[in-house]
Parts: sequence; structure tokens; C-alpha cells
Amino acid sequence: MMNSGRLAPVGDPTGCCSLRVAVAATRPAAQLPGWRDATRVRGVRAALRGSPPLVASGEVDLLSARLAAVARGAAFVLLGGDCAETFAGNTDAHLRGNLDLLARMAAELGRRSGLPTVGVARMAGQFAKPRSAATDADGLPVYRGDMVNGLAAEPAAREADPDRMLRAYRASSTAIDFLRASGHGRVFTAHEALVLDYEQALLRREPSAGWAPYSGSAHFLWIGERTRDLDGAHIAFAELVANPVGVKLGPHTTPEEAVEYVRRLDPHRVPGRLTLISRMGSRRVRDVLPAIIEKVSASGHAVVWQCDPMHGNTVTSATGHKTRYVDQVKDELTGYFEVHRGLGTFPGGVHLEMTGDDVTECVGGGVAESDLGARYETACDPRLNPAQAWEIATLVADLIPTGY
Ligand SMILES: O=C[C@H](O)[C@H](O)COP(=O)(O)O
Ligand SMILES: C=C(OP(=O)(O)O)C(=O)O
Ligand SMILES: [Mn+2]
Repeated sequence: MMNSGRLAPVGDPTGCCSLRVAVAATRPAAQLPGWRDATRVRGVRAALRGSPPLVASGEVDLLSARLAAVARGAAFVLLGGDCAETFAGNTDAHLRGNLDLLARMAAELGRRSGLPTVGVARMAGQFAKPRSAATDADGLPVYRGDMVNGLAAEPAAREADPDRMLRAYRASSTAIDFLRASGHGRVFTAHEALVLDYEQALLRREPSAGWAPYSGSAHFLWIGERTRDLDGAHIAFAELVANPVGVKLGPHTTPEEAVEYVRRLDPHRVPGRLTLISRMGSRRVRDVLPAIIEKVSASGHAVVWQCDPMHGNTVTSATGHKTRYVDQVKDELTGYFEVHRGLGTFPGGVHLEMTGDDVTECVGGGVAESDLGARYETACDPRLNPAQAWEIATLVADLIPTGY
């Protein structure tokens, strides 16, 4: 059973688009934490509302311009990083490893395809997780990311603690500082917009943009497969924000639904405003994706297409580990590029769960099933290690169409 509930309407002392936020907040919302202390939630939200945004609206606009170029086939986007960031992992070594890997891959894709490649890091905010089940194998409330509760298999750790939103904000702030100081130029940040108490509190109006509400939590936000209900609060939230946004599309997405996302999330027909992130699984992508692309293309909206070849290919190994086979990841990517080639549309980018740490979480590229236990460190989904990620980058570089 998914956790679900209704957000309390926001009282917004900053006056930030309060009416529209309040409307969004009354929609049914899947996957929200059952916070243990409602009074404290209000206090945390107030503290977040009073805190500086983590990203600047000018940076967000720059990403929007880059994504407009992707939408017209003049650039490519690589989005990647941890499935679930953790507070303990918010270290110099881990952030540097992930960022260096992303930057190296983006540079390689750009060099080999001849297209500028925009690097977007799943970093500085990817602290909340939607889950398939409300409880784990021990019957404990499931881990929902460090923004919500703790990974330790103990009842106290698994309580949804609102103060963790403040810790997530501070950890994100540290990571953003690191990014800015890293010397990697303009790498943008992204995470799933899941915990709406957090996301709403970090909306900021921008006077120079007609008081449009910008998310101050990341440059790019996406709505996940488990929260993309068209009548739900998460899609309503994505409608509000001025930032470019994405929606994950699983194999049960219909072409009609896809067009409805486009209509709702790109009402002003801004190229690149909406990214549709296909995560169909290697066995379904060739069957399901073409009709979706055809219908969206016929609508005339210029979206960014992105392939997440990770989440439709998650399996449990004989050793009991949640894993992914690099061959299936490659097959989904190959299918995604084939579909676009067949339709004459531009396969704008890829979205990967990967880390610069030399982990053994996915099978392939020198990691056998029997190796998975050696360095299985993820807090949620299995990530590509640097060798595996580089194998993927090499494949993708050969598949990106030139002269589009
Ligand atoms: O990262 C994505 C989701 O949180 C994850 O795939 C869900 O995993 P679960 O099926 O273990 O809950
Ligand atoms: C939860 C995720 O993906 P999806 O919503 O596609 O399952 C994710 O990107 O970690
Ligand atoms: Mn994941």
C-alpha cells in the first residue's frame, strides 16, 4: 500500500503564489510521509520559507535555454547521480566522485557527438524516495530517503521526522557550495519533487519574471512514476513552477495521458519546458514508446525526450540483491534510440543512476552476481559504477544522431 494523504493548505507569509499553491495542496497526494509531529512540520516549513533559495532564478533560466536547445536537437542532456543521496554520503569524496564522473561523461558525449552536452546532477536535493510498499520485509515502515526517515532497520529510525527536511536543506546547501567551487562550470542540479512540504516551502517569486514562482530547491525537478496522477498534488505542483520540469513515463502510460501532461505542463508551448522521461524497461520500450512520441509530436509541443534505462529494469538477483543488468540497460537505450530514429524525432538525453564510487550494485562490466555483496552501498536502487557508466556513455555516444 502506498502512503497517501492530503497536504494541509499552505499559509504562506511570503505571499508566494499562495492561492495557486493552496489549490495544488488540496489535491490527493501519493507517497507523502506520515510525519510524526504536525506542529513541528509547520515550524519546519516556516524555517524553510525563511531560508535562502539554494539556486538562483537566473541559473534556472540558463538551464531553460539549454533545454530549449535540446528540444530542437542542438544539444544533448546527461542527467545522473545517486538514486538516494544520504546525509552520511554528503562528503567531499563522494560528491567529487559523482560530479567528476558526470562531467567526464558529458565531455565525452559532447566530444564524440559534436553536440554540446548539458550536465545535470542528481545531487544537492535527491533525498526523498517513493516506494512500492509501505513496509519492508521486517514489517517496519519502509525507508523513504534521508529527508524523511532513517535507513537503520529500527522502529525509531523509520519514523518520519520533519526535522529531517531541515537537515536535507542544509546538506543540499553544502553540496551546492561544493558544486559552485568545483570548477566544473555550470553543472545544474535536479531531484524528484516528492516531499511537497519541502518543495512548497522553497518556492520563491521572481519579481523580474512577473513574480513567477521558481523552485529554490533545484534547477530541474521531475515528478516520478508513482506520483504522476493527473489529478494529484504533484502534477499540480509541477504546473506551478517556472523551472523546467520532467515527468517519468512507465510502460503503462498511454499516448493520451502523455499528451495531457504536455498540455498541462507546457501550456505556453515553451520548447524544453517539459522533459518526458521514458522508463519503460528493455522489453517494452520498442512497443510502448512509439505511439507516445507520435501523439506528443502531433500536438506540436517541443518537449525534451529523455531515457531512464534504470527503473524499468530492476530485478532481484539469486543472491537477493536488488540489481540491474548492464546488458538490459544498454538494450533499453538502444531501443529508445531506435524508436526515435524510426520516427525522425530527437532522443534528447539520458537519465542514469550512477556513482563515482567503485560499487558492485549492477551486474555487468566485470561485476558478476556473486560479486554484488562486495560493495553494495546504495540506500535504495543499484547504481552503475564508473566502469559500467563509462560503458554506457560509449554506447550512447555512438547512438546520438548527428546532423539532426
Ligand atoms: O528510486 C526509485 C524508487 O524509490 C525505487 O525504485 C522503489 O523501490 P522499491 O520497489 O524497492 O520500493
Ligand atoms: C523513483 C525513481 O524513478 P521512477 O519514478 O521512474 O520509478 C527515481 O528516479 O529514483
Ligand atoms: Mn531509483
